[in-house]
Formats: sequence, C-alpha cells, structure tokens
Amino acid sequence: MSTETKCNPDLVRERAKCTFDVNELINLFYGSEKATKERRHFEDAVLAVKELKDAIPEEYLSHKERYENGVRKATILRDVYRDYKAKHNRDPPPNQITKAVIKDISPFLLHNGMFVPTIAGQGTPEQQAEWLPKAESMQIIGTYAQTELGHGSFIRGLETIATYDPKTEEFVLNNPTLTSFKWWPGGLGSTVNHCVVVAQLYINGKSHGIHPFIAQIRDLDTHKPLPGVKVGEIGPKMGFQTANNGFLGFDNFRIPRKNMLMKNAQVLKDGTFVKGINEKLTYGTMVMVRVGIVGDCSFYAALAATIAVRYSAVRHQSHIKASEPEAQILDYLTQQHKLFIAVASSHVYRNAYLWMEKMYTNVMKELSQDKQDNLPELHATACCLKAVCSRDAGSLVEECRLACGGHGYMASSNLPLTYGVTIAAVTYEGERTVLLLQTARYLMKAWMAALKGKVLSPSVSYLLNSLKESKKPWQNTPEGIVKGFQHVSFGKVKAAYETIQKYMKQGKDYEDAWNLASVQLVKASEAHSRAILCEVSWEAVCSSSASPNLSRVLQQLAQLYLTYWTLETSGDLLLYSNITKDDLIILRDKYEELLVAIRPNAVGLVDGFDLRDEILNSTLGSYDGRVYERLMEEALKSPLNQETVNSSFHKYLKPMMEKAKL
Ligand SMILES: CC(C)(COP(=O)(O)OP(=O)(O)OC[C@H]1O[C@@H](n2cnc3c(N)ncnc32)[C@H](O)[C@@H]1OP(=O)(O)O)[C@@H](O)C(=O)NCCC(=O)NCCSC(=O)/C=C/CC(=O)O
Ligand SMILES: Cc1cc2nc3c(=O)[nH]c(=O)nc-3n(C[C@H](O)[C@H](O)[C@H](O)COP(=O)(O)OP(=O)(O)OC[C@H]3O[C@@H](n4cnc5c(N)ncnc54)[C@H](O)[C@@H]3O)c2cc1C
Repeated sequence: MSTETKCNPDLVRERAKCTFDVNELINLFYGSEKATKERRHFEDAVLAVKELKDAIPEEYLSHKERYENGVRKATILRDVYRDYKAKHNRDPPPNQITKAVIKDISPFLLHNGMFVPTIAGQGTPEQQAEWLPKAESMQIIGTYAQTELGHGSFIRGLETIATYDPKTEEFVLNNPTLTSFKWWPGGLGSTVNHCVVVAQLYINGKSHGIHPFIAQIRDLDTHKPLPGVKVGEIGPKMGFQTANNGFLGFDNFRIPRKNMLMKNAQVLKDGTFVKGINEKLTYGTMVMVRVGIVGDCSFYAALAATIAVRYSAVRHQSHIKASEPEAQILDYLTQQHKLFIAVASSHVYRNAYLWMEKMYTNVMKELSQDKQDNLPELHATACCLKAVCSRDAGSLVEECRLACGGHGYMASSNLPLTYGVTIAAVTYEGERTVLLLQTARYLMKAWMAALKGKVLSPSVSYLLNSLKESKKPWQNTPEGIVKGFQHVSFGKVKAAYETIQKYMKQGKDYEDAWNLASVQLVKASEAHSRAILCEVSWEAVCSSSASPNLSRVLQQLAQLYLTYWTLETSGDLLLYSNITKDDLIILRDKYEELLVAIRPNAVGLVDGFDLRDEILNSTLGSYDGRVYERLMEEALKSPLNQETVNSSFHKYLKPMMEKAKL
C-alpha cells in the first residue's frame, strides 16, 4: 500500500481517528495473520509480473482485443498459480487478484469454477483419474454447458439429446432444434476444447432424464471445431465481456460411453440404465457454486464500499453550516445511510458464506457415506441466500455508484463494471425468483411438518418454536430483532401456506394454487433468508475473538444491518411481530446514532477489507485518495486525447459547418 505521506490529507485525518487496529480487522476478516500474510505475498507475486500490466485501459479495446488480452493474461496468471503450487506444494491462498489482472471475468472462470469441480464431484474414480490431471494442468480446457437458448431455469426441459448406441458403446449427441443450442457457457465461445454437456439421456427410445457428459469439441492442436460441432461466441453483454460466453450445437456427434459422468447414475455396456441414489445429485455443482456466490457478494460489496467511502472522505461539496468550510460528503448523514449498509452487508455475507461453507462440507461428507438427510436443507438454504445476497449486493453496488455522483458514472471509477458483474449473479447459477421458489417448497414442507409437531432441521426450527410459543413482547435488542425477523418469516410462511389451502378449497389443484400463491411464497423465502442472515451474522459477531475496541465496531456494524432491515421492512414487522410504532421510533433514532458512531471509523473499516489499489482499479477509491489527479490521468489515456485534431473534424464537422454557411 502507498505511504501515508503521499496521501490526501482528509484520508490521513480519517485514519488517525480510527478507534481500532485495522490490521486486527484484516486478520479477522481473512481468517488469521498467517492467511493475510500468505494472501498478500501471493498478490505481490502476481503484481510483480510486468506482462500482466495493461498498456491502456480495457475500455478502449475492441471486443475482440479485449478477449485476446483476457486470454493472454489468464494464461500468464495460470503460470503464476502453477509456480506457486510447485514451490509451496499447495494451492495459492484464497484471493481476488484476478480482479487486478483480468478486471472483468476470466475466460477460464468456468474451467476452474465448474468444469473441474463437476469432474471431481460427478465422475467415478476412474473418470477423475482420466480427466482431472489433464484439466488441472490445463492440458485440456473446459466449461459447463447446461443452459440452452430455450431453457435455463427448467433444466428438466433441456433439449440436447444423448442417445446411447450399444453397438458401438457410444452416446450420440444432437441438438435437434434452435432452442436446444447451448447458450451462455463461459469460455465456450473461443477458449475451451472440452465441456461438460448436460443432456437428456435416451436408451432404446426411453428417456432417463438429464445427465452430464464430457465432450471434446475442438481439436487440441488446431483448435478447430471437431466435425459435428457448431460453436461460437454470443456477443457483447452488460458485463462479463472477457468471459467468452458461447453457443454450441451437436450434429450426430459421438462420444464414448465412458464420457458420461457416472458417479451417480450409470449406463452399462449393454444399455442398462442404473439409477443413482438421488437424481438431484446431478445438480451438485450448482449447489457448490451458489454457496460461493454468497462469498462473492461479500467481496463486491466490500469493493464498492471501499471506493465510495474513500471518495466520500476526499470529496467536499456544499456546507453543513454556512460558517464552516465545505463539508466532506461523508459527513452528510444521507451519505452515511447510503454507504455504511454496504460495509455492514459485506461482513454479513462473509459470515453467512462461512456458515454455508460449513453446512456444505458437512453434507458432502454425509453424502460420501450415503446419508442424504441434510441435502434438502443445504439446497434450500443455498438457493435463498444466493438469491437474496446477490440482489442486495447488486443494489448496494449501484447505491455506492450513485453516491459518487457524476464521477461514479465514469468507467474509471470501476463502479459501472462492478455493478454489471455483481448483478449478473442474480440470474446465473439459478434465477432469483426460481431459486426462492425452490426454498419455498422446502418451507411449505417444513411448515406441514411443524403443524404435525415434528422435529425440524436447524435452519427452520424457529418455525416450530414460533408455532409453540405465544408471541412475546417485542424487545429492542439485536436478539429481539432476530426473533422479530423469525416471526416475520413464520407469519409469511403460514400466510402462503394458508393461501394455497384457500385456493385448493376453492377447487384449484395444488399446482395452480401454488402459482396463485407464488408472490407470497417468494416473499416468505426472502423473509426466511433475512432471518438467517440476521441470526448468523449476529451470532458470528458475538462469538468473535476480536479485541474490545474492534468488537465494539463490529457489533455496531451488525446492529446497523439489523436496524436497517427492521426499518426497511417495518410494515412486515408491524404485521407479523409485536413491534409497536414506539419501538420503530426508538429504532429509527438508534439507527441514526449508529451512523454517527460508525462515521469516525468509516475509512478504517474499508481499509480493513484490505483491497489493494490494483484490485479496486478505481480512480475514486485508491488508498492515497488522489482522486482528481487520477481522474485526469485516466482521461488523458483516451485515444481521442492522443491527437490534437481528430480526423472526423475534416471529414464531417468542417463540411457541415461550411454547408451551413451557404
Ligand atoms: C429450479 C430447479 C432446481 C428445478 O429442478 P427440477 O428438477 O425441476 O426440480 P423440482 O423443482 O421438480 O424439484 C424436485 C425436488 O428436487 C429438489 N432439488 C432441486 N434441486 C436440487 C439440488 N440441487 N439439490 C438437492 N435437491 C434439489 C427440490 O427441492 C425438490 O424437492 P422436493 O422434496 O420438494 O420434491 C432446477 O431446474 C435448477 O437448478 N435450475 C437453475 C439452473 C441453474 O442454476 N443453472 C446454472 C447454469 S451454470 C451457470 O449459470 C454458470 C454461471 C457462471 C458462473 O457461475 O460464474
Ligand atoms: C453472465 C451469465 C453467465 C452464465 N454462464 C453460464 C454458464 O457458464 N453455463 C451455463 O450453463 N449457463 C450459464 N448462464 C445461464 C444462466 O444459468 C441462466 O440464464 C439462468 O439459470 C436463468 O435461466 P434463463 O435465462 O432460462 O431465465 P428464465 O427462466 O427464462 O427467466 C426469465 C423469467 O422467467 C421467470 N421464471 C422462469 N421459470 C419460472 C418459474 N418456474 N416460476 C416463476 N417464474 C419463472 C424468471 O423468474 C424470470 O423472471 C449464464 C448466465 C449469465 C447471465
């Protein structure tokens, strides 16, 4: 990081005000002092590679150049990872340095994030032995090709067909319609030579549902599509420009029988289909990635908050009091209201991610012993937390962007790109509403079990408690607020269930009643997520090992999150809990007190995310606060500023002006 001496004086003053040890926060956030050291060491190693530095900002490159530059850097980055592993005999520590290098999304994202994990999670030991070493060493490059032009959410409706031919012991892949073409997979456009293809399995004319197959689609030497493969790139998007999303269709393309990933279901040589213990295990990679997305949301909220808080400390505009100099915009309570929730939410998502990761690891361990009891809870929880955190994180990033005024609209602030990337997670890996409805299915089942007095899984056990206990008077404490959110969830789950029952009594069948109640069902899932986020994050803060100085600030942040959402959803709380108008007024005042209490530590808190300038990649957010200098330096990089007079003057403007004289 830059030295204090070169810093903008406002930031120096802000840092001097901080009441806790920033290094302690960094170590707590990333797990330990050792983890911080290792992460920084790895980031240093990456940033020392000269070839990874861009000559001009990516925005000035064409679509094609941007992709090619992305691949170039992704391959260099991959070498750094390999060298680290060879030297240290372990993978590099978790880090976000790809953001400093690729800036947008790596064309290898799907290779590392879904191709390799699907082989590991869905392949037999023999299949793993065949493909994992090649994939991990990048002898082959892959993606996860599931979504099609016609179907993304409803994967049982996928149209890609894999027909087993017992004579040759091969599967024949076909995309019989335009809508059956794979559409979206990252890296598919021009990068990968292999993919996991999710296709409908047919044996002797009988359908056996969707399964994952490994297909080599390009020649390893020439990179040309193999005969029977039609593949290409889908074009520019709102973000993900360097992710190289592509399309793919097969025409009687044959792959050997061993290319069906058979850890779960199997096809024997003679065409006998052997069912797996649970067909939903085929969806396993998606569950893993949804858990990871909660962690990504923490990162994106931290990144946007760091940029916007530092900028707000440096930016002066207008007066709070006419007699005083222009105020730092961070001193306006409205600005604190916009920004501190992003800081607080990043911590909440981080704690929720760590909690989910534990649940995921436990369930995976249980599944390896053929125990599936906790899989539905994992699926339901990953669905709703992914859905709620990604939507909230997108809104927080956008709010941070807006909070930077006009400069937040500059690409060089990195907030527009960050918004494009963050908001994509609302859709990919399961569209928000669709995932919330998955959780609602689970909540309805849990509710029916609660009505029968059955024991419920831990994440929904509050439904049973709320059913048994009479509603207690509201308590304006963090624990009281957590209970309040559980009451809201309880109330919404109950109301959605009763709405379904009402429609069924009116003669509707269950599916129609479900559709008619689905707005309520989605709201019930959201409320359930909020209750989890509040409970998990408050418990994490209470049990943390932080020093008293840091603990005080972390508790303030957690309380800010709880109070913010109490005020945002006060209507729900008035409907479903014993909160009163007076309680809400007390909490409104408390919320304002929290903003004021957090204000002196705002810069220290974002320094505590330890995101270096290269990762922030922002004119507004750098550690030294040289905002105006950087804005000008970046503007001067525009190709339009490399010439005094642009040729369009002679071609168009001058003739127009001369015509106008006639
Ligand atoms: C919406 C889905 C889950 C519906 O699937 P479907 O087979 O139609 O299931 P049902 O709705 O009928 O539910 C049956 C039953 O199964 C349970 N279940 C569903 N999924 C899982 C699961 N993963 N694990 C465990 N159990 C599961 C469900 O709860 C039901 O249980 P009941 O007891 O109530 O009967 C499905 O179609 C789906 O997942 N859709 C989303 C598609 C998606 O996420 N695609 C991602 C593509 S890859 C991508 O986007 C990559 C992005 C880039 C990046 O990551 O960076
Ligand atoms: C940036 C990005 C990267 C991606 N990368 C990949 C990849 O690498 N590999 C891959 O396979 N896929 C990828 N995808 C595809 C992604 O997984 C799908 O777009 C996603 O699952 C949503 O599916 P859909 O597009 O079919 O949306 P749709 O399902 O068509 O959604 C459209 C609308 O219909 C509603 N809707 C749909 N079904 C229901 C229902 N049952 N009940 C109520 N409402 C419903 C939705 O709520 C939404 O409002 C990517 C997508 C994006 C944006």
